[in-house]
Amino acid sequence: MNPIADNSDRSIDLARQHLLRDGQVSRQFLRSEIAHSWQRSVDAGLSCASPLEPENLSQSSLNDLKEQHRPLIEAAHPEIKQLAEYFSSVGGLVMLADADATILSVTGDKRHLDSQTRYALAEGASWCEEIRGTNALGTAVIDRSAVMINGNEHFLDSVGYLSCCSAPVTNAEGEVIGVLDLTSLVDNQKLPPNLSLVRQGVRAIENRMFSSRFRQQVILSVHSRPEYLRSSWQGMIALDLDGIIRAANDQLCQLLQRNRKELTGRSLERIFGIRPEQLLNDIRRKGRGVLRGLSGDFCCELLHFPDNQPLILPENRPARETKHRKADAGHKQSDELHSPNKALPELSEFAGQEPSLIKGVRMGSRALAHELPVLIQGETGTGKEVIARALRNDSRRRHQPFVAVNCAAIPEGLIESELFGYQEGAFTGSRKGGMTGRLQQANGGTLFLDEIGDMPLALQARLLRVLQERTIAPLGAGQEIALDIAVICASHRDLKQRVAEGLFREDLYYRLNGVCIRLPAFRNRADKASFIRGFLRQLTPDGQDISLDPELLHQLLIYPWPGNIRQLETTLRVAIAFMEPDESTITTEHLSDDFLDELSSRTAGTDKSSSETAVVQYADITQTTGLSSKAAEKEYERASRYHQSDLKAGEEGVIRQALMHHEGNISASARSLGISRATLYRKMRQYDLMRS
Ligand SMILES: Nc1ncnc2c1ncn2[C@@H]1O[C@H](COP(=O)(O)OP(=O)(O)OP(=O)(O)O)[C@@H](O)[C@H]1O
Repeated sequence: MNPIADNSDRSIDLARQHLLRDGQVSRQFLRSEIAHSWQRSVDAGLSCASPLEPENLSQSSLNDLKEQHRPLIEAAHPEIKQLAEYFSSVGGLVMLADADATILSVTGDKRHLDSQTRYALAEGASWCEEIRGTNALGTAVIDRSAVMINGNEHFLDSVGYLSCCSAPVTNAEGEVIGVLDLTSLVDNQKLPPNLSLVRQGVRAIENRMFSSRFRQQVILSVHSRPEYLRSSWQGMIALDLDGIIRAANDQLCQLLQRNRKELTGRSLERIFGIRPEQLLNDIRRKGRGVLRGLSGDFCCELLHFPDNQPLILPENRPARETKHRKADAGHKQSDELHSPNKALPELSEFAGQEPSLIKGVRMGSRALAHELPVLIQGETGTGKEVIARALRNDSRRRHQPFVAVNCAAIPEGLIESELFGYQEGAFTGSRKGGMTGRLQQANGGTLFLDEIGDMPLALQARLLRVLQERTIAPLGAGQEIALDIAVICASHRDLKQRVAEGLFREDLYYRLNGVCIRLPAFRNRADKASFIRGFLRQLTPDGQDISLDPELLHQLLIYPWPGNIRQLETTLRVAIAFMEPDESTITTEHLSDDFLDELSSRTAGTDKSSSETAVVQYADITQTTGLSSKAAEKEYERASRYHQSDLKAGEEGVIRQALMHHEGNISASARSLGISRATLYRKMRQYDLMRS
């Protein structure tokens, strides 16, 4: 850096004086990126005293712009929320802009700004350099790199009291598609400018966009240092199933010191000298693989495997690979529930042998038949969307559209147009042909509102009106459209609790809650063993008979499954993929190291000679493990003795199963559980099992 251009107020003041006096940008007093930007500002005809003219888009053009940038806004939403949690409490702003530096969202505290700046730092305002001179948003776009513009480094005098950090967001092709910015007052002691925080936020946004764009590819996390794997600094590769590199992120190109063109479209083997099957096998065995690049070795881990695809197979299994590729060829993207080797279960299959589900699906079906709404509550991964689809497939609307909306995934500013839509010409710049809202798309069929508990309060009122009046008026439409839809809602949050906290409208809660189906957590299901068996059958690629090692089954039955069926599915998919062609039994050898660690830590302390009992029907064991009935009986005996900690982990399920096994006989159930009859009664009351 130039010794005089020390970034101090004094050197910048000197540069300003110089500019006013001679009309020249003096490079000796400024950091070089600031000097270049000042020069561009002068070339654009600006002067430091230029006013902060309003340059904001109309509301309608803003809506249109947001619509265009929906993927960026959605990917940035979690980062902005997280940054704003801290920043807004200490007087800062978090902003997202598009690649022209037009602000798409502003979150935070604007009280410390003067009224002009407040207006100029609003959604729809342009901060491109030609209009605003040197500023973080506009300069980051032009320089294609992260910048901090502090105080009077800003070209316009009127914003010299701000301190701003911005970094550009790029897509998988390396094009700038937006900018993330943190802004505060220069003298805000609680919030010193923090470029690395913005850079980190941008990496997280880019990685999220990369992951959601390449759902049909294998995604690997790559870095020369293992501690950076899975962090926002990771390199990412999206790999087609035949080992061709489809995309690479910026960090990967930097790590490998190669440009994107040298990587994309080439085979993994050509670049790194390793076949994808071999790499995945290494990852399975050691948790990580090694990629050998020109500039050294890189470790890598598996981030994502496409749901609907057969996993990359061990080297000597080409036939199966080909077969499944063909089966998948015409498969629709991203519809995880319609995977070729895992059909959507029918209602009875969904309920399995779990009493609460048998009752739940019956009630849900009846509710839909009587045009009543259905509310589904349950932890994440318990199958709320699966049951919603199965209920619809069982209803008279089975041939009509099923439209699913995840209310938590859509940013607040977009959810209204997403749900209600608008007509062409509703506002200047509105999309040609307008936009049909999701409610209207569902007309005649079924609307599934997932994570309804996260819907903003203002929209809850509008939804309530639609459900009461059964009509909808898209923005700009002259007339109302009649709506004939079945409504199914789901949430992992306790909606009653949300009502009590004032976060969910009570009237809407009662309107949606025609019938409430509570999906049990997987650990509490009474039919875990038979469910696992059925699931294995669904997931096995070509009808192969795959069984589970009894010892492993014991552990799976007592493991608490925090991710429920989703986690079980991933676990079994990985295990199946890592079986050799001549193997037919899944053992701990086939599990990922991560899951094995988790399994042993969560099921530690299991003492099979303990008097506490976990009842597992031996019929289930026979079918799940493929053992003869005699051997299965032995296994049943073994499985029937677990430590108290296991009983706690899935106590409700264990008690249910004991009662089912002993056909409701309290004495026999209590004996097998190793507890007194009084304790069993108490626990039955606790888990509301008296009636069933
Ligand atoms: N009964 C079932 N049979 C087969 N697969 C199931 C079943 N229930 C859930 N799954 C699988 O588990 C995964 C999660 O299911 P789903 O998305 O319906 O859960 P969810 O409760 O809606 O989760 P979230 O609250 O996180 O959205 C999916 O891959 C789905 O295929």
